[in-house]
Order: sequence, then C-alpha cells, then structure tokens
Amino acid sequence: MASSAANVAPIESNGSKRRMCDGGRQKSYRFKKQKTSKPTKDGSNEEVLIEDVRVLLQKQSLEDTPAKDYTNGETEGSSTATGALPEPFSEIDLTVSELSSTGDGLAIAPDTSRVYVVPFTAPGDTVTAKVIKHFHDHPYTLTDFVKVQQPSPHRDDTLVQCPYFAKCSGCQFQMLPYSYQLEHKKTIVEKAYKNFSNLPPELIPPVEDTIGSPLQYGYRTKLTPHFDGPPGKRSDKRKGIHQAFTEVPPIGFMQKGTRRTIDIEDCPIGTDAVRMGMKWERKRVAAELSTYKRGATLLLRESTKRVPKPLQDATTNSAADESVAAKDDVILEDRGDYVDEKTCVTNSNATTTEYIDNFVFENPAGSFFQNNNSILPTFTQYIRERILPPASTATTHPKITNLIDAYSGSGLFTITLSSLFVRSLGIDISGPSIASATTNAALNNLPRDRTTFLAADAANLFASIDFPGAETVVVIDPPRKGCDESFLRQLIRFSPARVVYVSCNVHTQARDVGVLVGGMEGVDGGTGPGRGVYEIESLRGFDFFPQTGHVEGVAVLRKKAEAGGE
Ligand SMILES: C[S@@+](CC[C@H](N)C(=O)[O-])C[C@H]1O[C@@H](n2cnc3c(N)ncnc32)[C@H](O)[C@@H]1O
Repeated sequence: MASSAANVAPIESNGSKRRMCDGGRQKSYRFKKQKTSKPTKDGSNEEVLIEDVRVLLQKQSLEDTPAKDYTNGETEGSSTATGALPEPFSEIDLTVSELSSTGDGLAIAPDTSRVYVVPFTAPGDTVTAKVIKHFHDHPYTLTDFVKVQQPSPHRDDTLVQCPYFAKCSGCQFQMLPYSYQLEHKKTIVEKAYKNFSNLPPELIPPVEDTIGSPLQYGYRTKLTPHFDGPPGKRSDKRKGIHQAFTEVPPIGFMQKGTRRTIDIEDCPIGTDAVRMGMKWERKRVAAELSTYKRGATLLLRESTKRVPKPLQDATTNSAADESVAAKDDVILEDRGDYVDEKTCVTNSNATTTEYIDNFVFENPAGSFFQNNNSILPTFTQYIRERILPPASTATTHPKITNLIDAYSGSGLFTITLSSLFVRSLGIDISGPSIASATTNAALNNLPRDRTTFLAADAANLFASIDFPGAETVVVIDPPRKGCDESFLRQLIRFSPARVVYVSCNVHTQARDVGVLVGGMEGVDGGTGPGRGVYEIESLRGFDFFPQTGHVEGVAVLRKKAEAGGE
C-alpha cells in the first residue's frame, strides 16, 4: 500500500555531492555537438527510452499547444539543447510525470521541452536530480537521483528491503507497492505493441493483467556479482602487465549510471541458497586474492536435491528429518512428501537441478535457465492452457499434434508441454543446452521416438521438418534481440496453425509479432495492416523480475480463418 506523503522520510542516494541550482535554468551550458547516432531498431534500452520521450513530449504538446510536433527528433527540445541547459553535475528539481518502459522516471523540466530521466523515482515524486548527460539528437537528459523532496502517493519507502537500493543498478522499484509494479508492467506491454509492432490499434487485443510472481524477494536462482581488476594503466593491462591487488576490491554489482562496481555483501532478491553462496564466495575471493590478477565474475546458481520423506509419521522424530538435517551449506524447504535441499553452485560447468512441479531439469550451471523458479509452475500451466485452440474451435480443424520448440534451451517447453503432443522438436544454438534437453527428456520419461532435439541456428529448423504446418504449433523464446528475418520468413512459409511467442524483451517481441500479423514483403502478399496470415489471440506479461523494470511477454497467435486457420 502506498503511504501518505507525510510518513515517508525523503531518501537520499548515497555518495551524491549536493550542489543546488535553481531548477537548472539559470546557467547556460554549451556542449560539443555529438556524433549523430545510428537509428536503432533493436529494442535496446536506448531505443525504448527515445520512444517514451517522444510520446511524452507529444502528449505535452497536445495539452499545451497542439501545433508543436515532436515526432521527428528535430524538436524544440533539441534547439533548447544548444542553449540554456543546466551544467553537467549541477542539481535540478523536477516533478516526475511517468515511468518509462526502462524503469526510470521521466520529468519535463518546467517551461522546456526536454525530458529528464531520473532513476528510482515514481510518477508524482518531486525530486532533486544531478544532471549527467544531455543528448543532442534526442531531447532528453540522463540524471542521477539525489533526493526525494515531496514523495508521490505511489511511493512507500518502508517497502525498500535493500540498503543499496537507489545506488545499485539491479532494482528500480523497491519503493513501489507490488500491485503498482504489476500495473506498470502491463503498460510496458501495451506501449511496446503500440510503438514497436507497426500494427494499427484494431489488430492489437487488450493486454491482459500481468501475472505476478509468488515470491517478490528471494526469487532469483542465479546471480553474478563481480569485481574489477587492480588499478593500473590501461596500456599496461593491454600488454598483459597487471598489478597485484593490495586490498579486497568491491565485490557486487554496477552502481547505477556508472561503470563502477559497488561492494554488496547481500542481495535480497536472491534465493536463500544464492544469498548463502554470495557470502562464501566473497570470503573465498578475499582469502584467495593473491591468485587473481584481473577482475572476475562470480557465478551463484541454486541447485535442488529432492529427498523423499520416509513413510513413517513425519510428526515423530523421523529419520527423514535426520537424513536432511541442516548442514551449514544447505537450505531445506519442506514440500510435504519430500524435502528440497537447496545448495549454491559456483562452477559454471557443474550440473544444477531444478524442479517445476514434478518435472525435473538438469543444466550446466553456466547455461541459460529461467531464473525465477517460483513463477514457473504458473507460467508453464498458462502456456499449456493456451497453446492449443480453445475447445470450441478445435474440432473443426486439423488436430494439432506437433510441437516445435524454437530456442528451446534445455527443453523447458518441450518437456512441460509434451503430454499434449505426439511429436516434439526442439532446437537451440547451444550444444550444452541441447545435451541437457536430451537428458531432461529422458529424466522426464518422454518417449525417445517422439522427441527430437537439434543443436543448430533456429533458422535451420525448417529444413528438417517433415510434418505439416496446419498440424503444428511453434513456441518461440529467443534472446532479447528477438528473431532474425530469415527465421520469420521461413516460419511464415511453414505456416503453423498457432504460434506462442515468449520473450524477455516485449519490444522485439512486438516488432516480430508485427511482422507475423502485418505480413512480410515477398512472402504472403506484401505488408500492410492485416496482410499477414496471423492474428493475435492474447497478450500478457508475467513478472519474472519483481522490483526491476523487466517483464516477460507471452503473445498467442492463431492463423486467420481466411488463411485456413481456426
Ligand atoms: C531466452 S532463452 C530460452 C530458452 C528456453 N526456451 C527456456 O525457457 O529455458 C533463449 C535461447 O535461445 C538460444 N539461441 C540464441 N540464438 C539462437 C539462434 N540463432 N538459434 C537457436 N537458438 C538460439 C540460446 O542458446 C538460449 O537457450
């Protein structure tokens, strides 16, 4: 629940040197013209931020003077940029008007058309921020958060659980009630489809409410703290000459807005096992410091051993409790009929084990696996419920019996969906992940003759398919950059009955879904609203990353009836 302005103490970001100036408008600062940056169409943070800045200024111009146009980058903000702007490292007071899709507050400085990006703030906050960098090509300025002057009704600083919050770059939202975080993440999905899909609004269905994570802290099964190398000249380091460490360096995560690592002894979004591992690894690095010449990244990955309880009465002094009696390197979780023993693995080649309901997954510790285990039962159940057509349409069309799991990793979808399909084919570019997928298929008793995995680029998938698209559903779960054109082109030609697109970057997901729904030049009659053969059945976010600005998107697409679909 948000607290009232009265009972929230202003918080100040650590280490900021305060130097007030009057709204940043009294000094004129001229800066060198920056190189024109290349147009980016990659769903990067920068691109997403630029889009949010453009839309915010456009909204403001409609409210103020409808004649202004901020859509082409050459804005009043840009011309103002060459005039009176606050000097870098000066401080400026701002009122935040909205949260960007990158998790930062956006504020328009009074009487200007320039947007200030202020991390760790909420809409309605009046804050002091330190100017870091003005951009010339786009009318926005990056700042550091310094202090809350007047808190937003949405802010509740009593919720903050980490002493490094507002300094560490890991979390953005600890001061926001969880329901507010979920609402905001729904708007991220909405804005992504509005601004990145290139589709008209009538082809985008209402985005459903974001599904929350059962654990909002203590959920991350993998963390990778790091430390920098000893000081020394860059030229020496390039020649391989490294000084020895004279003291234990900060071990932790990046300070927001810098390339500096800050010392963090504990991270409350990690699971108990990962937090335990973080303590030991810090001690180990300190003890073995003389063996390090450079900085390093430490791997902390949870692994689970599931131990059945004996059949005897668990309330008596049972042998089960002794068999898993607490050791100082194991976290025990009682799961009714069995106990989960959680340990922290630090060797990237070691095997880790994870359970989702009763499915078991093994993985090399250094390879990809979704790192919020608490939400995976709900998430995989949701995909199971949506992957096939609703019962009312299923009887009138060819039965879907085949699953293609593109970007399969170690087989999360193939394995959790296997009971719905006769044949499944998973493909991933990572050899170790495909080796794990094959092992996992066996561990979960998937019939060998019905499950195939390929270690290859996803775009090579279509050459090896010998079943019809009309009887197939394709799950796509690519990395943040999304799918490449060759993959999408072949997917449209293969023409599966349904596509379920899962992504940790809803902007590249919206871009790719826009191609499947809007059509692709030379494949299905060219582009144009609704020229593609797919339509969006549903869109929804899942909060895999509480306290942060990230959201996982699930888009379900079906082939249009006139293209032979449901
Ligand atoms: C977000 S992960 C998804 C993995 C899996 N679906 C899961 O949920 O565990 C993306 C996967 O794409 C794989 N990948 C990246 N580029 C690829 C490509 N060009 N072709 C096939 N797989 C690729 C990575 O190895 C990684 O396993």
